[in-house]
Amino acid sequence: MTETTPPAVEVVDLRREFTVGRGAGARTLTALDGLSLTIAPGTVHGLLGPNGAGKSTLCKILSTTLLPTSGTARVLGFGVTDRPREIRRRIGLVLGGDRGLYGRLTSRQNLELWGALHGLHGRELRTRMAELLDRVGLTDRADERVNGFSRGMKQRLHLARGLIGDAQVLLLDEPTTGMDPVAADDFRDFVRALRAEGRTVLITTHDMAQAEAICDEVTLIDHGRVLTSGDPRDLARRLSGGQRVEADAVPPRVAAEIEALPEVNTVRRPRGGHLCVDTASAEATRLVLALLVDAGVSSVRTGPPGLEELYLRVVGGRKMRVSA
Ligand SMILES: Nc1ncnc2c1ncn2[C@@H]1O[C@H](COP(=O)(O)OP(=O)(O)OP(=O)(O)O)[C@@H](O)[C@H]1O
Repeated sequence: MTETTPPAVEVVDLRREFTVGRGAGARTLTALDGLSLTIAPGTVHGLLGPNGAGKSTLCKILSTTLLPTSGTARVLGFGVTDRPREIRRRIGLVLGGDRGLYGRLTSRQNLELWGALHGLHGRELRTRMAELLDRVGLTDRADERVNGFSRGMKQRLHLARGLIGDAQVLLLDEPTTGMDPVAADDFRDFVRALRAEGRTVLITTHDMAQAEAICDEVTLIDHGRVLTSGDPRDLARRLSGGQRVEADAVPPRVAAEIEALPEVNTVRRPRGGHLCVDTASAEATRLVLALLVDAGVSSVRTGPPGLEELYLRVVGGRKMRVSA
């Protein structure tokens, strides 16, 4: 980043309050409580946190659809309150679920509409749409109504929509909701390609494995405040007392015994006899290794713990989804 290049996103002491209830029962709910965050251009940044942490509220403020109560938020150097038009022209917003698509229109018509809003028309718009439909694998379904699409297909269309204006900054709010594992894998490649093109991506997700795979940096938030921020692998190494243990050809009985050990928090058995566990302490790692060695398992690797382990340690026992 040169001195003249502003951060892609710069948030300082951001607060957002909502008034809930009416009359005498009204109370103030603080969704963002003095949050600060800087995202360098051309990076993929993961925003992680439990339900109600404030992730969507931040995305809404950055996309200029919601005003902050106080504090500053800038996107590519433009303030959300004083230069919203400049921001809208340069960002793409991708929401999870059904929000923001017109079900009675086809994929092509939805993109046409959004393209027109970004000032695209004629051949330029047609070329851009064809490129994007191909990129998200919807060329064959381009003339079908979106109402009949599966959730994963709608998500792909959302991604195309977010990119129609050639956005420099993409705000992806739970973009893989409803995607099958293959589509989620494609999505990772998609995000990496966006970064290779020099775009900045802010992604909110509950999927720790995905965040670990694609993010250059992650920020964990809760109650509208930053808990910790940094490279996902470094953070996990720094903040967890445990390790990741991976092994092949583990008999199911041994895997079950490991799963039942104390301080073994996340266990994944993705295929065959492959096992991947994150421990919370050196003692737990020792017990896992002892069980594997006793069972004659010879292919064992240890490394820094994963993001799931870090998340559990920092956010605590609050509910989250952990992907398989
Ligand atoms: N329009 C609103 N009116 C009242 N309260 C709101 C509004 N929008 C958000 N909130 C509250 O602000 C807090 C943060 O919500 P937000 O949607 O930003 O969380 P989140 O981290 O995106 O959660 P999730 O993971 O469930 O999507 C919650 O307590 C929520 O109830």
